[in-house]
Amino acid sequence: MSVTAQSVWDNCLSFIKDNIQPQAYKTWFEPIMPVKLANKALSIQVPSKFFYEWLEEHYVKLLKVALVKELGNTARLVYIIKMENTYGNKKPFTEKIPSSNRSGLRAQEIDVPTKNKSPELKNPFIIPGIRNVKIESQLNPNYNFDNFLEGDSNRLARSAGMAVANKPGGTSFNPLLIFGGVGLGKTHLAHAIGVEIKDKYPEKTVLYISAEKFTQQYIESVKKNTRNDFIHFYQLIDVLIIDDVQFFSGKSGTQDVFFHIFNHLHQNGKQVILTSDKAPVDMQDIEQRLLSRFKWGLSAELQTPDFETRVSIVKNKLYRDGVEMPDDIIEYVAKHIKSNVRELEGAIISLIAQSSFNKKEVTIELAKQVVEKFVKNTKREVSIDYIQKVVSDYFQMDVSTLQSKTRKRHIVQARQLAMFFAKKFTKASLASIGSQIGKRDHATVLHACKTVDNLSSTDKQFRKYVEDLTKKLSL
Ligand SMILES: Nc1ncnc2c1ncn2[C@@H]1O[C@H](COP(=O)(O)OP(=O)(O)OP(=O)(O)O)[C@@H](O)[C@H]1O
Repeated sequence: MSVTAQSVWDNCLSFIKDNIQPQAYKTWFEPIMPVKLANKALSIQVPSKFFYEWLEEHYVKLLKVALVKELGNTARLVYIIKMENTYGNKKPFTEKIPSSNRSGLRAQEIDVPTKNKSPELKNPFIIPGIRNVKIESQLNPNYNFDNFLEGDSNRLARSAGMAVANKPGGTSFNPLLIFGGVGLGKTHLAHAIGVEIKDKYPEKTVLYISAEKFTQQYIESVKKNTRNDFIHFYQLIDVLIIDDVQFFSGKSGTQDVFFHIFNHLHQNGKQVILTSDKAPVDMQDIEQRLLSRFKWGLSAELQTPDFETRVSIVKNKLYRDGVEMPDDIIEYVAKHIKSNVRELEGAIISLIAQSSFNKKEVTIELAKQVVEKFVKNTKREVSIDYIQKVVSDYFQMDVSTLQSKTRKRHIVQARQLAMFFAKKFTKASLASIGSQIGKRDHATVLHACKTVDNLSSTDKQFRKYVEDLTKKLSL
């Protein structure tokens, strides 16, 4: 029997089918058509660029295994994208893209717009004294200034970022602290600054790292007795970008080591860029000396984008994905999803996905369904401050009373409820919850959570408190 694109693909499909969920198979693999087989290169047609990116992001390993099984180690995969979501008079058109090299399914050396995941930081510690070490910047080139759209909500932060990128360490924005709510582009902007610096000054050592990873590395270095190497490594960097510094809250060892690194970099004219989900004045459990340094440069806020900016963000995303969509639909989505750009993008992706798979045209009806589901499924992120406020209001007391040391029963209960909900609705550690709610330790929080659990099953009135507060906090 001769080997054809169809026969190779059919065999791949039966292997893939056995290895993923039926729904995922239906959604992502049934719509694919094998088109051509030439020199161990299988061309498959996918319905949109988004579809291709999704396959590359989530299924490329599986595709590789399946294809290598069929065609051997030199197997290659080429995507042919058939743009079906075109509107107006435009005819559908196709575009050929080879699978990324990431998969090992090598095709021609063409620049493929793959979503680069930062590779793991390889052995971050080096021996002090050896300077010409190559440090992987961990930057994501997909987050750049070109696709970080400007609006009133981000003008200050974006311009300051540009200024820093033009002259790292040479402006008064040092450190540059970018702060703002969830999903408003802090990480994107921080990467964009780093990417721009790397473009302009390739010889500069730039490092992007999340505060969480920095903390893990630090803990590891203490365990391995390599704290000095850790410090030396960070002192070699020209542009240090630390994402989500609020994570340092309550971690005095990490704060201390960061303080020393910061001072060294700052004194030597190196640039520090930080992001945080809150302004320095609202940061809890960060040492005063560090907070005061955060304020040395510029703290620039990212606010929620206005309607026009949301529309531009969506249009830009669609343009980059090679998808067209009528303006009224874009405006509908931008009007209803306001507070978080990630959610806005999520809704658009979901809309493109729905229309690709079900071969449906994107209509207002479909947009309504997606937005509705999306908004419903998105749990509002609540902060510990907000929980304390809601609980205090409910029991008609001040937050300071709730946090006080008093042992009066109704105040203790309110405090325990606040701790219980902080555990339930936030990702904060027990220690961090304790320190934010009346400076207690983690054991007190654990005890509070157990007490609330016990009382809810034995005390009817108490159960009512829990139910009422759950409703209020889930609204
Ligand atoms: N002005 C903008 N232009 C284009 N895309 C944006 C803009 N702002 C945010 N985004 C996009 O929104 C998504 C969320 O942004 P990002 O991850 O940077 O937010 P964040 O503030 O770091 O969120 P978190 O608080 O969860 O860490 C990203 O895909 C980003 O590209």
